[in-house]
Amino acid sequence: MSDTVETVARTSPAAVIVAIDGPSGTGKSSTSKAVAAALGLSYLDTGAQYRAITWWMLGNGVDVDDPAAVATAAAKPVIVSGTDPAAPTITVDGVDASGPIRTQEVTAGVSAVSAVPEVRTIITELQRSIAASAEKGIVVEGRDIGTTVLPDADLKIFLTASPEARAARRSGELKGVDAATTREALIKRDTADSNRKASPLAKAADAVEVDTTELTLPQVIECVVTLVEEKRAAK
Ligand SMILES: Nc1ncnc2c1ncn2[C@@H]1O[C@H](COP(=O)(O)OP(=O)(O)OP(=O)(O)O)[C@@H](O)[C@H]1O
Ligand SMILES: Nc1ccn([C@@H]2O[C@H](COP(=O)(O)O)[C@@H](O)[C@H]2O)c(=O)n1
Repeated sequence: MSDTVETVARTSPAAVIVAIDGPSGTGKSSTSKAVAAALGLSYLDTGAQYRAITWWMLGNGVDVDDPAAVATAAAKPVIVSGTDPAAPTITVDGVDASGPIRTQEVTAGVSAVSAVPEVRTIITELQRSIAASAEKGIVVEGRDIGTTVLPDADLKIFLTASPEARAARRSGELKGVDAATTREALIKRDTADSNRKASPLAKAADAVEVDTTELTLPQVIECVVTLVEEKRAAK
């Protein structure tokens, strides 16, 4: 029996598992949190976990561009994710990392760290155990949730949006950074995430693709809530 089959078998039969993947800035976090809150589900931000391990590497003198050094250190930090969609948390060795993991330094280093197979093995196992313990079900967002982490998820969504729309959204958050610079940084990270060998950013064959370019956030949330409710009704 595979890890994934065991994971699903341990989850209550009524629990619904939702995988939301897509490139940077497509609205995965905003949508996943709101959908989980609306439906009483847990929420897991897997990007925050890769950011957390990257933050630990940077703070502990590990060269994030040296895959062998990253692999050797990968099991050292203890990462804990809180899954309440109203107040998601992330700690590293018991320290709140929610602020530091959003710095430009971490954003610039995270694709290199997340490409290391030893890192992915540890984080994937953590993600599966969190999903298995979510009694009512969970919305898990990332890059490889539908393809690798939870291939038996009840519903898989792949969010997309044009690079221009994504850059405009991110520039609204990053005061003082122009849209062109933001667009280039997004494309660079997506290219690295899509082209790595280990579990790249990809749409699962059975995922529903939602192009959010022309949709407001409430419209995307409504669309995904409807899809989850349909799956729940059919369970
Ligand atoms: N449909 C939308 N219309 C307008 N703004 C949106 C939409 N969806 C998300 N946003 C905004 O875009 C920004 C990025 O959204 P969010 O963080 O949810 O994306 P993400 O896919 O999780 O990004 P990343 O992978 O980089 O973490 C946020 O400021 C969010 O409020
Ligand atoms: N399932 C995942 C999720 C994320 N990553 C890597 O983490 C980076 C940060 O993700 P954000 O969602 O916080 O922007 C992302 O660029 C990937 O390198 C991943 O590999 N797999």
